[in-house]
Amino acid sequence: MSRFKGDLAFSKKTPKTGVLLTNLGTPDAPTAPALRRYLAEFLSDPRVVEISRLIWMVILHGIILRIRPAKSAKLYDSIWTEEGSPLLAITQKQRDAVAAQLHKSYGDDVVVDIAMRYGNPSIPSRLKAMQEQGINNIIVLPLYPQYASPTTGSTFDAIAKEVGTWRWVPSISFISSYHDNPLYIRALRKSIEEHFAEHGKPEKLVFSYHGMPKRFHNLGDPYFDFCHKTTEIVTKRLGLKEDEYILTFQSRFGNAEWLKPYTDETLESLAKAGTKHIAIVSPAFSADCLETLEELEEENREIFEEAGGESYHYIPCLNAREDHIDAIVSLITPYLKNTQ
Ligand SMILES: C=CC1=C(C)c2cc3[nH]c(cc4nc(cc5[nH]c(cc1n2)c(C)c5CCC(=O)O)C(CCC(=O)O)=C4C)c(C)c3C=C
Ligand SMILES: [Fe+2]
Ligand SMILES: [Fe+2]
Repeated sequence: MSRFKGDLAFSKKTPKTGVLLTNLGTPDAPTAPALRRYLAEFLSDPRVVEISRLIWMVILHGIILRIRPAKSAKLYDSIWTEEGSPLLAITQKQRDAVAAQLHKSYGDDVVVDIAMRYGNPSIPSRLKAMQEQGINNIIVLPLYPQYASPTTGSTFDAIAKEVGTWRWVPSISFISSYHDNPLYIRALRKSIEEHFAEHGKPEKLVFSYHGMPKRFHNLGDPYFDFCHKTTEIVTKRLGLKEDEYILTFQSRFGNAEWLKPYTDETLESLAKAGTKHIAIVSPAFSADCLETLEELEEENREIFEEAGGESYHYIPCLNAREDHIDAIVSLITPYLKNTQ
């Protein structure tokens, strides 16, 4: 028995390229037991929570996993659809649309699949499925436009851990960040312009990015700078003046300081200062999920309206929009040059 797994039939299979689109993950059901499993895996990742392992495991298993699963299950239940978790259902639609475009040029030589960093379909299971199909060239695109160690960095760890057990390690290309990719920026700009055309230009456009502990930024994580870069390019293309938009960070977790300004506090102070009409967009998410459909659409709307705001519009994520699929395909295409 060897620690490295091999496949004697592998070299006889037709060489193929595999595209693996990944996202964060989601529970299998909006129930407390499913949330406990999902959060246990997610919050045990040292890239996500960077404090002493021993202390954190006591807090996680002794307090958080006893309280948070039931609370989070209720929130997930409020956004769950007939197709299941929105994040997974949208990622499946993105996979189908990307596959349809790539199959036009490459036929069956390219296989497009999805995997989640936590929960299902898992990264090891989808990589093994690629190995069984004889895929010898893998392109991994984590669907986070702005690189962050807890998201994209952690995806790389999971890929490396799985292929680290393979005897024949294939060619692997890993796309680290696309915060300034022209087609991603174009899709974002167009989605905002379409929204303005339908609902009018707001007094303030809020760019709300998922938050991260400030300490990660101080230790060299580029996420904060990448969020600012995306906002700078998009607002320039939209022709917005500095007082017409604001960048904020949402989804705080725990008591430590996170990147600022916080979305909820900003919305409250904007409304209290007399801003009546805002639109909010969340460019760090490539698919609508709990953090947008519940936190932005519901919780933050309530905060703004209770503080005196009158018109609150959430601009959906790029999801399976055609221009977003074009952006994803353009990111993958340079790595397909070895596909025969
Ligand atoms: C504990 C720290 C967390 C860090 C750091 C973090 C970073 C981060 N996350 C995303 C994208 C998503 N996060 C989502 C949910 C979510 N995130 C955290 C915590 C951290 N995220 C928790 C505990 C949860 C679970 C929800 C809850 O229980 O409240 C999701 C949504 C998943 C879904 O199923 O809909 C996404 C997507 C990014 C981009 C990011 C970057 C720094
Ligand atoms: Fe998160
Ligand atoms: Fe949240």
